[in-house]
Amino acid sequence: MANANVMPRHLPLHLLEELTDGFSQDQELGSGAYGKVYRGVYKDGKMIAVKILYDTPGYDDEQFDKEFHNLTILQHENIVQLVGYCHETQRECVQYDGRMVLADVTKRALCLEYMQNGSLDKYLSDESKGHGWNTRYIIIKGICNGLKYLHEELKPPIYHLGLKPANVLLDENMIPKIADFGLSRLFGEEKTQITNSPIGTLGYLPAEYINHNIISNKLDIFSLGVVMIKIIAGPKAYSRSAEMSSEQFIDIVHGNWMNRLKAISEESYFEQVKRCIEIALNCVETDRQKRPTIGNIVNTLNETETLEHDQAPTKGYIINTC
Ligand SMILES: Nc1ncnc2c1ncn2[C@@H]1O[C@H](COP(=O)(O)OP(=O)(O)OP(=O)(O)O)[C@@H](O)[C@H]1O
Repeated sequence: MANANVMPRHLPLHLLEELTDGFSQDQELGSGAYGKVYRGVYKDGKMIAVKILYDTPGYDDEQFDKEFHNLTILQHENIVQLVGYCHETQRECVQYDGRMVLADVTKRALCLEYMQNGSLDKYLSDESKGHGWNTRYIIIKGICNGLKYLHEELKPPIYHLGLKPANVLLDENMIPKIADFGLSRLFGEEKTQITNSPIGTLGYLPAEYINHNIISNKLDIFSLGVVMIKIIAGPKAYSRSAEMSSEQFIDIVHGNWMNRLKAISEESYFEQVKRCIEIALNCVETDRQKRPTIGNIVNTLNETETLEHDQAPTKGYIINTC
């Protein structure tokens, strides 16, 4: 369910310290380029994720404000929700040039809804093992719906620019939410831009960015394609796909899924699997004009759901988590 207009609250540092047991190692959930993430637990058992941003030169207040602002306007069931923030400056005794001095230290934190199952990168596996097709499809569809909201439902749109499995979080029902908007940008009229500031993670970035620093909505679509390929066929699948023709890749991956689905009498998903592999490969086309828009992708996915119902009307659409 979408979190309708939840305004993030200011949470004082002393409260965040209390919730995270003094930012203890036991409560650490992970760390990224911009900060460390801790589990915060309220007395009633309710949990939040507290991302303490590093005090990095260059990560100034303007950037904090931008990320904060971008996060506050986002309200969608497939986008991680900002529930609170902290921005406090205090005098602390720090070492400087071999001496102890008093300095102003600013603590900045973004507090997010807690995502029980952590990030998607932990769950990637090839066709033969791990989560079944239904769960993988639910994850793909959720990411696509989240991206459609960012690109086509927001005015002006937001481009994420850092989409990868580590930035997709999963709730207790494996529903995905896109996270980490530190690199994201609001795009006005000019929807394609040349940038000088580095973005993204190699392996998820298209050639037009690597060679010419071009950013557009099609950068996110490329990253989405890589993420989809990895969801469907495992963490090494994108490099596998680059070593063969699209037809060969589709044949192999689809063939493996058909074997797995046949064994559990779920032949009705054959076509949906094939269409998802095709979409993913379209997204990673070198020529960005050939990549679909997120609106096209969601429409195609919706069609595959009708297909599946037509083929197996009595089966329904069951979400399993195996
Ligand atoms: N809301 C959340 N709920 C639960 N776990 C979270 C949440 N946010 C982040 N995490 C955990 O903390 C880890 C670090 O997150 P973070 O967003 O700081 O970095 P990243 O996305 O892994 O890397 P980078 O910022 O460099 O792209 C995640 O991989 C995830 O395991």
